[in-house]
Amino acid sequence: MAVYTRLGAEEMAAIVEAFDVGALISAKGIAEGVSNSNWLIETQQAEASRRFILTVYESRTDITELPFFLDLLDHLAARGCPVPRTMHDRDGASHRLIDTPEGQKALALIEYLPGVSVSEPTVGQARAVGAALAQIHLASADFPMERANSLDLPAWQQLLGDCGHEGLASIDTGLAALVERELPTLASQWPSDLPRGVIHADLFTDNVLMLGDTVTGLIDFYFACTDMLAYDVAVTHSAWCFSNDGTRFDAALSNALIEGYESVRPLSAAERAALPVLARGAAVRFLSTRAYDWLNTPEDALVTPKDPMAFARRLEFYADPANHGIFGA
Ligand SMILES: Nc1ncnc2c1ncn2[C@@H]1O[C@H](COP(=O)(O)OP(=O)(O)O)[C@@H](O)[C@H]1O
Ligand SMILES: N[C@@H](CCOP(=O)(O)O)C(=O)O
Repeated sequence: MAVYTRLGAEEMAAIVEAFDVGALISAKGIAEGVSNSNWLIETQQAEASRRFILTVYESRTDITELPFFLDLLDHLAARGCPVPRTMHDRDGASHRLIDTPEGQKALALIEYLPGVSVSEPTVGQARAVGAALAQIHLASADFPMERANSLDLPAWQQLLGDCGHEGLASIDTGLAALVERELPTLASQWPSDLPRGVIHADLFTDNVLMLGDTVTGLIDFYFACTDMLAYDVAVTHSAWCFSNDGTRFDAALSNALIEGYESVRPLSAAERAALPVLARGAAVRFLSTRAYDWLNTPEDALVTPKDPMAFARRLEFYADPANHGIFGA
């Protein structure tokens, strides 16, 4: 579940009243998600009923970074990308602060977008997601803010180092050896001269809303940052082109995702050549946070940690030279 902050009816009505979006009709906690607290809000304004997502940011989101994330949504939405707009309050602010028993927290009211997250994507959906990813890469080219990627190669090294040889071995007997082989390879081969821009950096199926083959919403931009655009393609590839547990690669989804991306933004020869190593990096990125959470989440926590081995299997796949041709010549 993901409603960590308790808000009474009066508090909720006062929060909504600070925005010019009509009177509060209902507020329902949203079970999906792990990082922040979310509610589906319904209001009545004149004759119209309206829907929004209220997000209260919990400790994993740094409040000082909210202007980057929220201004980015408005920037992309203004350029026709399928991302939610942020509602600005009566003073024009994109987020507000509230006092809670756990201290001061920030909140934002975001446009509700229709659609559902797919669990078993089709080829048509993979193509559409590739195209939507390229669309945000192009549309953010003139976004004026920058944010460093806080989950870059040094951060993966740190997280996996914190897990320790023993910790990794307790997850799986082969995991420490895999990590000790991959980290130096990535450090020596990680590209530094590819086109950069704003990337989503976490475009998993649960962060894409779809109706049929149409992308109706790209959400959860809270890992967005400035990095190599092709790395975002690799992240999305690792998320969309395998069975959940990482045991089965789907070549048709892979081809469709890359084709969809290139229908909007063709990859350069250098970007294409770098995709195998970028995909290995993407697999290590999710392996590192999952392994860390696996070892450090208390047993009575509200969230169940995600399986690190699902990304260890992807890593083995991407590292195998027999599979480097999946991204084309
Ligand atoms: N703009 C939106 N429109 C519709 N549903 C949304 C929107 N934003 C979030 N949601 C819903 O809330 C859930 C959790 O949001 P998300 O941002 O992924 O949370 P977290 O950062 O905690 O993972 C999503 O799975 C989706 O069901
Ligand atoms: N996509 C990541 C986890 C990040 O969680 P999110 O709910 O904020 O997208 C993973 O699968 O490890």
